[in-house]
Amino acid sequence: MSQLEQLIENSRVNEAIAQKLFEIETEILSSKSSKELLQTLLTLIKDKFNLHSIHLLLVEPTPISYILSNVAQTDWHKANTRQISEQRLNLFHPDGKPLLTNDLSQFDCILPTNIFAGAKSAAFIPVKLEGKLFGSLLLIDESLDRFSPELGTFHLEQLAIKVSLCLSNVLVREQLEYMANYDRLTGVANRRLMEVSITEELSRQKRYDVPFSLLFIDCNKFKQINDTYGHDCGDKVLAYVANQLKELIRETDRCFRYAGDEFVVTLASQSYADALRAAKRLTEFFDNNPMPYQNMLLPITISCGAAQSDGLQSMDELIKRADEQLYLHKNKKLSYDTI
Ligand SMILES: Nc1nc2c(ncn2[C@@H]2O[C@H](COP(=O)(O)OP(=O)(O)OP(=O)(O)O)[C@@H](O)[C@H]2O)c(=O)[nH]1
Repeated sequence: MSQLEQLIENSRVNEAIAQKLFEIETEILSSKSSKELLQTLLTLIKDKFNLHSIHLLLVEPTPISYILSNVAQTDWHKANTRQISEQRLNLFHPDGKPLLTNDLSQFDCILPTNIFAGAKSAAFIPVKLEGKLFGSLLLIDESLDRFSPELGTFHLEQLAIKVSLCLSNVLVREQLEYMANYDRLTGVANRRLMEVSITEELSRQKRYDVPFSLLFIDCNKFKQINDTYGHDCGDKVLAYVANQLKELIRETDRCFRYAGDEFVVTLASQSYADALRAAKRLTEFFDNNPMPYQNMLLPITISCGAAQSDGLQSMDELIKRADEQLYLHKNKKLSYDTI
């Protein structure tokens, strides 16, 4: 091949790569979450460039640490993401640039060896957020030449920049969405999300003729806790109550912070009798489990009111009924068996 022919061939190859990267970028731009973005990105890169395998190495903690937590992990994320220390990640990208290698044995002590099973070369592409390295996209191939260290990394650098930018955008959107729907102090959903959720439950009830109930919950003598132990302690109590409530309810139930020391728990497909049983279980839990605080065990008690929707009342009426029952319970000390 003449020099000119070689140049034309190189430019053709480069154009084909650029076209594929453009297609990937266009696809990931429409991702609605960071989870979806990463899954789309890795699947597209692997398929379009016909790679042996692809992984995402992430340092802990990162703004997308939840991807590594068991709760949020889908099977796909379990198979394709790996946790790595910041120190080790920096070994791959000391200058913040992609790393190409066909000497995979050097990573035996750093990465799980099965990651490279059947592979001969690999490319590590740095992924940054607000300029800080937090992960590496690991592209793996069966051919020794595919990611040979002598090759240029222009396209991979472009990819790294675009992935970092797209991820930053989607994370900002996710954070705003989180702030609009979740309570910062307790981590449970806020009143705004509660209204959306109850509206959905009420229309589900109408459509499928299933029961729907809710609990209105208030911490007893909470002002006294603030006054005696301080506001910080009060904040801890609210977080404790919210976390315990979340743990104690069923998977299909949801807990919301309504206001101050008040919470609402929605009980999907549950009758009034079920709601009373839940109220009893929740109050008894707090009666029997004081909150560890400094060197003490702080007694925390709650009161609950229950209401079942009759399919006609509005959300506000339903909450009001549960709130009225709560005060009945709180003031007259009625047990849930006698209401
Ligand atoms: N620490 C803390 N206190 C809060 C927060 N939001 C509201 N509060 C306080 O919660 C207290 C609620 O007081 P009350 O409504 O009188 O409730 P209570 O003392 O539990 O009284 P009973 O319900 O009758 O037992 C008020 O003093 C609020 O200032 C918060 O985010 N953190």
